[in-house]
Amino acid sequence: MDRIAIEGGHPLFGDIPVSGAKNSAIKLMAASLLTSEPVRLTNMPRLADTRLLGRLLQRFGTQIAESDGPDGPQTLLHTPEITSAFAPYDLVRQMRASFNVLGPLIARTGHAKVSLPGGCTIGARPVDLHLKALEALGAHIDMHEGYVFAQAPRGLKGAEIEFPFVSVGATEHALMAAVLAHGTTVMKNAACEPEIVDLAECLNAMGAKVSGAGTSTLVIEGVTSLKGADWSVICDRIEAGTYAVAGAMAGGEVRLTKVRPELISILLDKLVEAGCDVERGDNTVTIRRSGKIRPVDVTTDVYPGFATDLQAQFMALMALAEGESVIRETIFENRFMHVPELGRLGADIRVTGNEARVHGVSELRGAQVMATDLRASASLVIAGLAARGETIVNRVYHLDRGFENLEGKLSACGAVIKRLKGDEPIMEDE
Ligand SMILES: CC(=O)N[C@H]1[C@@H](OP(=O)(O)OP(=O)(O)OC[C@H]2O[C@@H](n3ccc(=O)[nH]c3=O)[C@H](O)[C@@H]2O)O[C@H](CO)[C@@H](O)[C@@H]1O
Ligand SMILES: C=C(OP(=O)(O)O)C(=O)O
Repeated sequence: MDRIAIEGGHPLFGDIPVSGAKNSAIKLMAASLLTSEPVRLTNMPRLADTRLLGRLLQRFGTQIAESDGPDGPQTLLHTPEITSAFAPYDLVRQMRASFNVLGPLIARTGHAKVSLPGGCTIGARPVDLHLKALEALGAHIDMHEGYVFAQAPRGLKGAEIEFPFVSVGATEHALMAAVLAHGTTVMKNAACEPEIVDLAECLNAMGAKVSGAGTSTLVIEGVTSLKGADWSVICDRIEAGTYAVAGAMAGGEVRLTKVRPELISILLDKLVEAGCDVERGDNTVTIRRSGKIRPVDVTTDVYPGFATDLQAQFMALMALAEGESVIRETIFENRFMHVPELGRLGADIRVTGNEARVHGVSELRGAQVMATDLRASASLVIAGLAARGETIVNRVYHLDRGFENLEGKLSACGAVIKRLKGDEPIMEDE
């Protein structure tokens, strides 16, 4: 299993180009199942998750061609016919969003058998809202032996769906199913994340009739078929935010390019409170820090609140603040797994329920740590950049799910970071 070695203490100076968003790309790939025509996705991130979803789509009959286009990496997805509507456990367990193929498969073929999903173990993460929404749209759902069996032989029909609380995945899932339903669907208490707007706009480019994306009420007028489209994946606000925090933590001056600053506005405000200079351009953000880090409290929330996917990274920064900060996690019930690992680097963090009290320390010291999930892994890399000595992050396959060329992007800014392949031994002094 690969590891990442970081020699801390080098400030970052340079540009970091932000890739297309993992959390949008994988939903857009699933949406390509809704048409028999080709869908070309540009600004595609090349990640373990997009590769894995590609393998799953190939099982359904999707032809996939990756290439480098004028705007960078692109993927052409073409499913002339769904040859199988079966998503096996072995593929779906590795990534939660792969469950979102269920809706498009039923919408296109009237039936599907999809394994219950896996993904980052940051909470129980049931799929009850997904299934209730699909049932409201007329799908008949049965579950046995870890599989969801769905049937809608006469097609899905528009419905009113009111979510009891906000779910990104369930909103996207119901949206993908409703675009080909007979009649109108109104979705209330829908998620407003930018990735949902990206999905809705791509579906509209394919001929769907979706309005209200980016607000809590979505209205979808079903159409009988969708066509192909060219779509550029929205920038990855979580990757952007992660490098913004890395710049703040390591010090120096980092300029993010190919980014939409308004998508990480709350994070940038928090970085200013923490003592950074932040300059927002049209498609760039520059983060500078030379002084002390000030403690800042953060509570995660649905968009446009502070993203749960940036909580671990921000906590790493607060570990070096001058004073105490309180970080509350309100979206997932088990998203503090980075705390003991940050502790190995010398961080002083106490967790009670969904609240972490971070007592800033004057320095972190390099150590071996274990990546436990995707964003937790990023927090350990960020902490390693500022720690004295060498930090080794084990189990980096988590990072590879969501960060394209992480070592390359950070090295280009002066970080001393490298990947240790497989079981390459680490020479430890006694
Ligand atoms: C691939 C992807 O886009 N992942 C993102 C997506 O995950 P995901 O779509 O899984 O997150 P949700 O918004 O659905 O989850 C929010 C909360 O609702 C709960 N829940 C969700 C669905 C359901 O049927 N029942 C239920 O109880 C979850 O356990 C969680 O506590 O949004 C999260 C919240 O912004 C992000 O952290 C993830 O990075
Ligand atoms: C939690 C995440 O991913 P997933 O929903 O795929 O587990 C994430 O992107 O931070």
